[in-house]
Amino acid sequence: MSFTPPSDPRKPKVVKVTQLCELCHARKALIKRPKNLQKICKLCFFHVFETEIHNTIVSNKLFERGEKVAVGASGGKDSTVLAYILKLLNERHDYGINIVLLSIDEGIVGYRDDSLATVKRNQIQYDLPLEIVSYRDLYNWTMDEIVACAGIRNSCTYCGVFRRQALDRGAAKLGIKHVITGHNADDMAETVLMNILRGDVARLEKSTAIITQSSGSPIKRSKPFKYAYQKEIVLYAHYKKLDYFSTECTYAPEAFRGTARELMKNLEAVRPSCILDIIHSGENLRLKPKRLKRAPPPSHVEVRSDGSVSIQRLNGFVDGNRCDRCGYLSSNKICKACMLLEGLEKNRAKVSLEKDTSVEGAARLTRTLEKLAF
Ligand SMILES: Nc1ncnc2c1ncn2[C@@H]1O[C@H](COP(=O)(O)OP(=O)(O)OP(=O)(O)O)[C@@H](O)[C@H]1O
Repeated sequence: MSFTPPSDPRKPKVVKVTQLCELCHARKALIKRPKNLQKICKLCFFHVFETEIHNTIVSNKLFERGEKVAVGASGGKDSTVLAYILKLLNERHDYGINIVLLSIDEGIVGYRDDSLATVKRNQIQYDLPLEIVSYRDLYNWTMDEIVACAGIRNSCTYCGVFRRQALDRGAAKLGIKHVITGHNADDMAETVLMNILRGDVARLEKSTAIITQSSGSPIKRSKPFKYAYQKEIVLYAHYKKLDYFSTECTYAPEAFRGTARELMKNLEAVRPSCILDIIHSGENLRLKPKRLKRAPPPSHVEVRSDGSVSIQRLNGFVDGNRCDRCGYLSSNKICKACMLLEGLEKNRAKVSLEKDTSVEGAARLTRTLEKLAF
């Protein structure tokens, strides 16, 4: 079978169609919907796209009246359209939610600083409050420093772990218990494919959930764009003339995700519905029930003021517990972010040691060794 190379999703394809819109039969069709190849006019496209997002929100009961919701705002196409559309639907359908933009500054010069400038403009355009939390403040490292120290190969691992925690911490700071992100149908189908190809059954089970929440965590996450095609999000942003940042991250995307993405794009070119089909397959997979390990009786249960629970067992830690070092929720004694930070600190010490040795010789090396505490 020969595959057609994928087109660049960031460049919306405007199809010249000379017939009338298949929905209103009144205006000229301007767009061929990537999702179902329907030829429709601009206004009908806005209407169907917004209605589908509204239906996803309502049928999954994503929001409660009076709820404060943080939109993870990166300045990219997905989260910009998400912030715009959520504000619009909140007003149109009276969800009664309070929307805040929450941005994480990972410290990537020439990428995140520019995209944050976009978020700051969006804040004014959409008249929404904005909170920015930085890796520098939380971890005393920027992604640029991490890559300089640990190399580019695992940059997505560091960034993913730190960003997840940073979004939670930012939300907690604002008293918000619901973070929504712009993950779209393409992202979700890619994740399902990746987990199948890696045989990662534990992740496969969770990969199609629209709402996720770690046990014990007061903060839930949801993905209102779960069924929205990336190409349609780009078309929407294009025709609505939204102000978004379209440069890819300076650091290479996770290698295997890149391969899954390429595979998805090739499949989509042959069969556009395959993105939704993969998500539906993931949703309907019935996995063999896990054999539960019998846990020892809890030795101490503490319910905190934020509603989370700490269960300390005699022989270890479980979900709902807190990291011994930073106090963040963790199912291990030390959370993933602190483990990564420990590795980085050791590496930083090694790097500075190597630099010092070559520059100033043995006396400096002895002094540095005395200061090191591994
Ligand atoms: N620095 C950040 N600050 C806040 N939220 C973020 C940040 N990076 C990513 N997110 C959230 O996670 C979602 C998925 O992020 P991902 O890195 O996959 O980017 P993306 O698919 O290019 O999305 P976008 O177009 O919104 O940048 C984003 O839509 C956004 O909601």
